Order: sequence, then structure tokens, then C-alpha cells
Amino acid sequence: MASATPAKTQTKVLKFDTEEDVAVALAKYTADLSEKYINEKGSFSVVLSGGTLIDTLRKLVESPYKESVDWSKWLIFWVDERVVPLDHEDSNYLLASRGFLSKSRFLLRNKRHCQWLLHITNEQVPIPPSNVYAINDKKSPEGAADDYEDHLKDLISRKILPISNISGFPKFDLMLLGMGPDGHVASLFPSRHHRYEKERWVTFITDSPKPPPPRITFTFPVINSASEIAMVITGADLAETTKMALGNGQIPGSTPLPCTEVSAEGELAWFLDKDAASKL
Ligand SMILES: O=C1O[C@H](COP(=O)(O)O)[C@@H](O)[C@H](O)[C@H]1O
Repeated sequence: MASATPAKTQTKVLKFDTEEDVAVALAKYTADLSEKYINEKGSFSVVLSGGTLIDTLRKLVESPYKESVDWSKWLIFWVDERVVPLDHEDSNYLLASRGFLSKSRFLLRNKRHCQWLLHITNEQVPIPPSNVYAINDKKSPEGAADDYEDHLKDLISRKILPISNISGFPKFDLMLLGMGPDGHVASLFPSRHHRYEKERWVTFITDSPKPPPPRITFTFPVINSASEIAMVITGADLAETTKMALGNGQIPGSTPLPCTEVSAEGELAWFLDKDAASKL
């Protein structure tokens, strides 16, 4: 059962007993927003992360949402991507393709919960391939970041994506974010200067502290222009960072962690299981 605690304006913190409960609630939340935005504007732009988020999204591609969501109106982007071939095991695109975009038979290791999960459906979520915006994996990290940003500019010029009236940066309907134990979100790491980028939409890094080193990532001005953001956090190893992120554990005088800098133009919702919320 969930309990909702208001943390700060337009932020809600949803706590659930188990990771399974988080997955169930996240599916309903995403499906409800899909319906709302498709009714309002005819499409739904969704920005995915890599990592454990993709596994936590598993209920969205099961009944009833598999049938009820209008997948043809979805546009899929990545908040960050590892600059590796799209069929490389480190690719966030490949992770999402296996776990979400294409539900074929595969084994998925859920690292955080130390179990193997078997997915055995053969169906594909019918998102038109032309609406799935993967990176150009033939480029350098800098080239891939430029390419992705140019792609966004093209979508804006064709009015497929809007610009935020508030920030002047692209405005996505929903970003689904994870967080690392070091407090990174997307590929914005505490110790790397690109987390402070204020002009670019997409930037790059060649020395990520978490492998693989070459990555591209949306910048905070783009992330924080989203209408809705879900921070999806499960597992006891994130309890301390979750405490810091929600404002109860920042060490005075220390540099704020990237996860504390996430905000949304609409609503920021934290989905926490009992373990992640255990130090709040
Ligand atoms: O490297 C990455 O890490 C974060 C967090 O991943 P998790 O496995 O700890 O959930 C992820 O959100 C990001 O997209 C990914 O590239």
C-alpha cells in the first residue's frame, strides 16, 4: 500500500512496501500520463534511463496496459546513453529494446534484488520504429552528443517536440529517471564538471566514473524542463542517497549531489520501495 508525503512544492514522495508494488504503481502512473498527454496534444514523449528502471517498467508492457496504451503515439528518447554500438551489452538502447520496447524471450538480471527474472512473451510493444530516437552509434562521444542535439532541434522545428516557455529548452512530457548510489542521475556524475552545463541540450563525457567511460547525456536545463519526472528508486543501497536527495541528509557545506538538482516544470514524483525509503 502506498503512502504519499508532500516533500516540497510539486514534489510527491510515494513509498511502497516492495519493488513489485513500485512496478505496479509506475505502470499505472505512466499509462495514466500517456492517456492524459495523448488526449491533450496527440502524442506522448517519454525519456528513458538505463539501469534498473527498465526492469521496474515491466508491468507497463503487460495486461491491461499492453492493450490499453496507445503506443502508436509514443515518442521514445534516452536521457543518457553509453557511446557503444546499439547491440552492445552496455547500450541503454539495447537494454530498453530487450526489456521494454521488444518483449522477446530473454533473461534479465536484476542486480539490485539479486534474482534472475525470466520474461517469455514474444510480443512487441507497437511503437513505430521511426518514433524511437536512439543515438548515432557510429560517432565519437562529442559527435554523438551533437547529433542527438541536432535531432532534437529538427523535431522542434517540425513541431514534433515543443520548447518550454519557461526555460527555452526542449520540453518532454515524462522523464523516467534512476539514480546511482553516488547520487548521479542520467550520466551527470557528482565529480564531473559537465553536470553544471547550462547552455547545451546534450553533452558528453569520456571518463565516466561508472563504466563504460564514453557517454552522452541530457543536461540539467533539459531534464528540469520536463512536464513530469518520475525518480524510480529501489533497494537498500540507495537509502542513504535517497535521504540526501530528499533534503534530510545533505552534509552542510558539501557540494549538492546531482540527484538533489532534479526538478520538473509540472510534477516530480519519487517512487520508493521500503528499502530505499528506510532512512527517511
Ligand atoms: O549508468 C547509469 O546509471 C543510472 C542508474 O542506474 P542503476 O542501475 O543504478 O539504476 C541510470 O539511471 C543511467 O541511465 C545509466 O546510464
